[in-house]
Order: sequence, then structure tokens, then C-alpha cells
Amino acid sequence: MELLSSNKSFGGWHQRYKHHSAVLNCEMVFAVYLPPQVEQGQRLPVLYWLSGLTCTDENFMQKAGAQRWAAELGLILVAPDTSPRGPGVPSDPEGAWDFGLGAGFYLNATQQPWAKHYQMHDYVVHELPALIEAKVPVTDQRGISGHSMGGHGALVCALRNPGRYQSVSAFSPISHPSDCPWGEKAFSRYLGEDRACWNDWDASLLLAKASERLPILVDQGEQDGFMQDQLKPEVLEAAAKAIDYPLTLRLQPGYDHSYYFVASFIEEHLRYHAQALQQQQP
Ligand SMILES: N[C@@H](CCC(=O)N[C@@H](CSC=O)C(=O)NCC(=O)O)C(=O)O
Repeated sequence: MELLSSNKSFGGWHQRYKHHSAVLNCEMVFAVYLPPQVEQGQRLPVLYWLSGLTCTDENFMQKAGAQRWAAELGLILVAPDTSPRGPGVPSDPEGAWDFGLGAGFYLNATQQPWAKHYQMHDYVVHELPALIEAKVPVTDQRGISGHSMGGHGALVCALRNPGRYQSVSAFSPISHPSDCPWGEKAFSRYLGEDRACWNDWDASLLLAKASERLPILVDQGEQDGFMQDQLKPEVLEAAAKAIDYPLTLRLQPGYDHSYYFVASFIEEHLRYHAQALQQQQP
């Protein structure tokens, strides 16, 4: 992997790397935050952050203010891009912002022309962690979190892969994508019109049949303009209640969908992950 930039931050380093992804068939950029403990030779747990529609690796690293807490807690942060990119990667024919580039939905597309590149689930769950584990001093303790489309991604990655993550949380996730405009648009194109194929990529439906009981923390702003039509946290909550699944859904009065909201609660999420990930270290 090729180092693109390196910036000192809270005693550690924020770095961006480029690499060839065999899974996505293109060059990808990701960001990693290495807290100061890395320079003292420690191996640390890692939190994967999945961003939302229109984002790259940069939105979270520049806006959430996570580095301060990651440095204190000794957490490595990894932020991938939100879709495959580059020459030959198809996107929305009308240039819409909610499909295609910047909108990979963290699934494995089955339909052409998308399937050749849009395999974001396998990229974030397998290929990128294998690279990180080979090159970065991480332990085998992995957490995953994200915002909006990335919140959907974090929940789906954890629920589809029992045992792979030791902690999971989300901000404003798209909780029931098979029944909202963003999700229906993306799923019908990436996965095809057969709605039965959508169930395995929908957090509320996956949670209803979960074999593992990994606790989930979700924060949702009550003034989020997307909450009612796109995010539907009440569907996730009902699915959890039905099987007594350990979901903590916190509705935060006055907060919207933006990174001002994420930045306000990121400390609590990082503490939540650090506690779960460090508890389980040998
Ligand atoms: N461009 C859109 C707004 C898109 C938007 O709000 N993106 C969110 C994620 S939404 C769900 O996945 C985001 O994180 N944006 C990046 C940021 O830095 O805020 C519009 O114009 O309405």
C-alpha cells in the first residue's frame, strides 16, 4: 500500500493510503488513525468506521473529532471509502448522490454492471481488515460503527458475521433499507428486483433472526429530517423488542443528521467500543 499523507494528531498519526483492491477491481484510498501508544510498540484494538452517502474516508476523520478520544483510549481507527471509485467504475446514470459512487451500501452487488466493482461488504469485512492486520499493529479485537448508510453498513456487517466483531454501534442508521426510498433504489439496482434477496442486507430483518447477542448502541437525532422516511429506527427497535435483543436506542433531542451530531456523541461511542474491545484482550 502507498502512503499518501501523514499528519500528526493528538500525539498520534492520521495517515491516508492507496492500494489495489482485488475485491473491488480498482484502486482504493482509506484512512487510519494511529494513536500515540503505537509508537511505544503496543498492539491496539481497531474500530472500523463506515461513512454515509456522498462521503469518502475524509468526512469522519475531518469532522467527528474522534482522534482526541482514540488517542486517550488507545484505539486504532480505520475509515474506508464508501464505494469503489476510478476509471471504469459505473455510477448513477443521472449523477444522483444517493446511488453509485459514494453510495456502495456495504453490500455485494449481484447485478450487472454493478457486480464487477460494488462488493463493499467483502471489502470492509475481509479484504481491508486482512491488509490492516498485516501492516498495522492491531490486536484481533475489532469494532465497527458508522453513520447513516454507514450505520446500516456497521449493523449489517456485524449481524451477518457473528464472532467477527466484539463491538458495534451506529449513528442514525438506515435501519430498514428494504422499505425506504434510499434502500429501495440501491437494492433494486445492486441486488435486482426480487425483494427476497434484499432481506440479507437489512439490519432489522437480520436482527430478527440473529444467532449472536452482540449488544448494539444506536444514537439518533430527533430533529433528523431523514428519520421518518429513510432511517426508521422504530423498526429496528421493534425487531429487537420482539426477541429481547440487547439494543440501546437513544433518541437525542434537538440533533439533526449532520456531523455536528456525530461529533457530539463520538466520545461516548469510542468509550463504548474501547470498553468492549479492551475487556476481551488476553
Ligand atoms: N448531498 C446531500 C446530503 C447528503 C448527506 O447528508 N450525506 C450524509 C450522509 S446521509 C446517509 O448516508 C453525510 O454524512 N454527508 C457528509 C458530511 O460531511 O456531512 C444533500 O445535498 O442533501
